[in-house]
Amino acid sequence: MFERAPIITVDGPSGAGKGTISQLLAQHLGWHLLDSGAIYRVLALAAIHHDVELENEEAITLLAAHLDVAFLSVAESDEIKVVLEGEDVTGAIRTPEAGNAASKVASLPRVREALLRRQRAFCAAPGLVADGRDMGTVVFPNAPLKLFLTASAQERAQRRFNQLQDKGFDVKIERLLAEIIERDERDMNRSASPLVPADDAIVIDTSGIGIEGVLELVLEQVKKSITVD
Ligand SMILES: Nc1ncnc2c1ncn2[C@@H]1O[C@H](COP(=O)(O)OP(=O)(O)OP(=O)(O)O)[C@@H](O)[C@H]1O
Ligand SMILES: Nc1ccn([C@@H]2O[C@H](COP(=O)(O)O)[C@@H](O)[C@H]2O)c(=O)n1
Repeated sequence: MFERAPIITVDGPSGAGKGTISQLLAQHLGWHLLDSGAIYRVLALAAIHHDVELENEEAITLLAAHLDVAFLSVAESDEIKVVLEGEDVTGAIRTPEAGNAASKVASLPRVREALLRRQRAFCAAPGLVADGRDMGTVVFPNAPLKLFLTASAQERAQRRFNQLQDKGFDVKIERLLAEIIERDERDMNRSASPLVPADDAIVIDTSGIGIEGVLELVLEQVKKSITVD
C-alpha cells in the first residue's frame, strides 16, 4: 500500500484518551489529524436524520458512500467544526447516544469498507496521526508507529463523566460505565475490524496516568521510531 507520508496510529477503547493524545501529538508534530470515530458518529447521525434503521447495512452503506460531511478548522482555535449536509453537528455527534449509534453502524462490514478510502485520503505530508479502533490493523497497516491506549473501564467512565459534566450534561456514572462496557463488547467482538491491538502495536495502559504523563510516554515512542524533519 502506497502511503504519502508517515503515519502514527492511535487505537484503543472508548475514553482511553486517544482523541486527547492524538490532538496534542498532531499539534506537537505539526501533522494532520484523522478522528475516524467522528466519521462513524456523523454517519450514525445521518442515518437517524434520514430515518434509516441502524441495522440496515445496505442503506447505511449507501449513505456512507455519499456522506456529505466537512471537517473545518476554526480560525485561531483547536476546534474542528463538523458540518453534515450543511448543518453544524459538532456538538450533536459528541453525545453518548451518538457514540452508541456510531458503534452500531460501525459493526456493519460493508459500511466499514465504504469508509476506507475516505479515511486513507487524510494521509498527507508532513504526516498523519490517525485515531480510532482499526487504524493500525486495517486502515494503515504499514504505519511505522502504532500505539494502543487503554485504561480500566471504571477509569474511562470517570473520565467521560467529568467531561460530560463539564459540558453541562446531566449524566450518571453507573450508566456511563454500563455503556462503555457494552460499547467495548460490541467493538471487540464484531467480525469486521474488531478492536484489538495490531501485532506490532505498543500498548500503553493509561490508568492512573495524567494527560501530560501519557503524552511523555508517547513522545518517547515517537523519538524511537519516527524521524521528524
Ligand atoms: N490520561 C488521562 N487522564 C485523565 N483524563 C484523561 C486522560 N486522557 C484523556 N482524559 C480525558 O478523558 C476524556 C475522554 O478522552 P478522549 O475523548 O481523548 O478519549 P477517547 O479515547 O478519544 O474516547 P472516544 O474513543 O470515545 O472518543 C476527556 O475529557 C479527556 O480530557
Ligand atoms: N476507527 C474506528 C473509529 C470508531 N469506531 C466506532 O465508532 C464509535 C465512536 O467512536 P469514538 O472514537 O468517537 O468514540 C466507536 O465506539 C466504534 O464503535 C470504529 O469502529 N472504528
